[in-house]
Amino acid sequence: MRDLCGGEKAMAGPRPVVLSGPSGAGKSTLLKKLIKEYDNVFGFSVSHTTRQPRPGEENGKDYHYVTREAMQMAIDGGKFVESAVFSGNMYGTSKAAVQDVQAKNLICILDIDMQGVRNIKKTDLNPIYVSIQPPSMDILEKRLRDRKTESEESLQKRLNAAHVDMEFSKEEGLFDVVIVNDTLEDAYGKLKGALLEEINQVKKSSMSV
Ligand SMILES: Nc1nc2c(ncn2[C@@H]2O[C@H](COP(=O)(O)OP(=O)(O)O)[C@@H](O)[C@H]2O)c(=O)[nH]1
Ligand SMILES: Nc1ncnc2c1ncn2[C@@H]1O[C@H](COP(=O)(O)OP(=O)(O)O)[C@@H](O)[C@H]1O
Repeated sequence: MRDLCGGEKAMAGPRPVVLSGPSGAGKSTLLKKLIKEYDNVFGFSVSHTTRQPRPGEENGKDYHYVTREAMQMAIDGGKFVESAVFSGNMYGTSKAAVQDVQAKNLICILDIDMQGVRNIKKTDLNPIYVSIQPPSMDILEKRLRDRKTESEESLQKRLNAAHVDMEFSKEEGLFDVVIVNDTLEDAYGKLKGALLEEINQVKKSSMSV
């Protein structure tokens, strides 16, 4: 086991939540809904990335947008819990991103790809692993095209990765919950249901202080 804080034990508190699944499956949509409804329960782990910000995305809120050099230096300096290359860009969860949320006694939500899932499994973070899956490849492609954030090249890379991801999510014991995001309200209801125990625990502990 690799300790999250370089030797110290991870801070006691609510269990983090990992959301993973193909690009376009609806992870950001679902997690934004969750944080909006329960802003005093959940906090987002803001990852670092070398990809360009999309219109509407904010530095420090959606991601920390950094250069490859800066990111590699921080990784080499041991500042990251995990990192991965996805579709030609670097992504990673810094220790600070997780600690910032946990220090507020909130449930830390990580939106990470499947390499991230594998690497987080080697740490002592002990999150609940949730896989968000699209109803079909065709629907995934339509949603990604309609989102209008990707070039044709980037879209094809995401669809290729999605094939692998959809197989990966079937691996026994990897995810605690697999949610198919068909209608948004149903998927959101299932996500809330899966996290209800943790939500109630955080609500209870924040009432007692
Ligand atoms: N391993 C890892 N993956 C990440 C991290 N942040 C984002 N990702 C994943 O990188 C992929 C691409 O993310 P993004 O460029 O925002 O595209 P989108 O998922 O299509 O909105 C997604 O699968 C994310 O879950 C991170 O810190 N670590
Ligand atoms: N259940 C759904 N039905 C229809 N469209 C959806 C649904 N969930 C998400 N979307 C849309 O699909 C696109 C991809 O969702 P997004 O949350 O960006 O995925 P991810 O974060 O997994 O890449 C977005 O344009 C979003 O508005």
